[in-house]
Amino acid sequence: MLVFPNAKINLGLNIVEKRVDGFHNIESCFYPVGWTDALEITPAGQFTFQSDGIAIPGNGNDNLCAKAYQMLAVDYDLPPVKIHLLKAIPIGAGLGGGSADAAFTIKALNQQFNLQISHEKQLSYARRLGSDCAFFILNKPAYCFHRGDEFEDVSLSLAGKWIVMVNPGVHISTVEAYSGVQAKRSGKDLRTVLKEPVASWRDQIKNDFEATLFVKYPLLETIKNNLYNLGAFYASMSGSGSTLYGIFDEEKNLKENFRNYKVWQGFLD
Ligand SMILES: C[C@](O)(CO)[C@H](O)COP(=O)(O)OP(=O)(O)OC[C@H]1O[C@@H](n2ccc(N)nc2=O)[C@H](O)[C@@H]1O
Ligand SMILES: Nc1ncnc2c1ncn2[C@@H]1O[C@H](COP(=O)(O)OP(=O)(O)OP(=O)(O)O)[C@@H](O)[C@H]1O
Repeated sequence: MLVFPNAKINLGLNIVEKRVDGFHNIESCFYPVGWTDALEITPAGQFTFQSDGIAIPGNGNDNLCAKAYQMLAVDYDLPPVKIHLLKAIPIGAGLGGGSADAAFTIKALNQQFNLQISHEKQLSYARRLGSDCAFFILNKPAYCFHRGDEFEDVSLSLAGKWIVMVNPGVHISTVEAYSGVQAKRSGKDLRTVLKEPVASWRDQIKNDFEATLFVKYPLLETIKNNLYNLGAFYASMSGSGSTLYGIFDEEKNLKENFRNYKVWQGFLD
């Protein structure tokens, strides 16, 4: 079975409080985007994991795809498979690429081997692999809270809007990013602001990681400002960085403007 795990962006990200387990409660809106990896799962004589494309730190057994398979193999009678991942979503980029791979492995194994795992149970398996992972089980725009692994439907649609995503190749670890911020509840509820005209988002929807990471990596702020100067109605860093995105009313080819970086652009669904 061949599937295409996609990235996400965060529209707003408020780090609300530090929890006793060391994680943070957050509030954000996750939105799926069309930057994808390719993941193929085929029955085989023994379990193997192989990846091509962007090099992934760690060995094959550390890969979230392998972890997802091993986790399900404890509870279900799974045959051995060969997993082949073509990695295209930048890593350490705030796009949740590894989490998407893990969630799509769960979904693909469930479908391919007719495991009949309910959505609720798939969500709870995904949560065991990472906070971002659960989002990709349902993979639709959602307001998220707690560790970023609980969801509420949002009526928001950006379908037909054009997004330009710029990854400058700075690798930011999630742990590093969280360790630099002071948690604080934001004033206005993100769900309310998202319902307001998009022109007001620029002043009201913030990513709490930006303040510290823009000081540490000034290039990130420069790219965000460029996206606004090029006509974005909203621009932000995604997740814990380092990818910046701009959302535009109309299609706009900005590959040349950011020719030194990885760029993905396309329409939102
Ligand atoms: C920044 C976001 O991408 C926003 O969507 C996520 O919060 C990160 O989620 P993730 O990459 O799936 O992170 P995990 O693999 O669960 O956790 C990695 C590390 O990030 C920190 N972490 C993560 C999520 C969270 N809500 N609070 C945290 O403090 C913890 O130090 C944790 O050990
Ligand atoms: N399939 C995979 N793809 C990418 N990284 C993986 C994968 N499996 C395990 N990892 C590990 O997870 C780490 C972070 O991966 P990922 O790309 O999801 O982070 P990210 O871009 O910071 O996303 P986010 O912070 O939004 O979750 C990598 O440094 C890598 O060691």
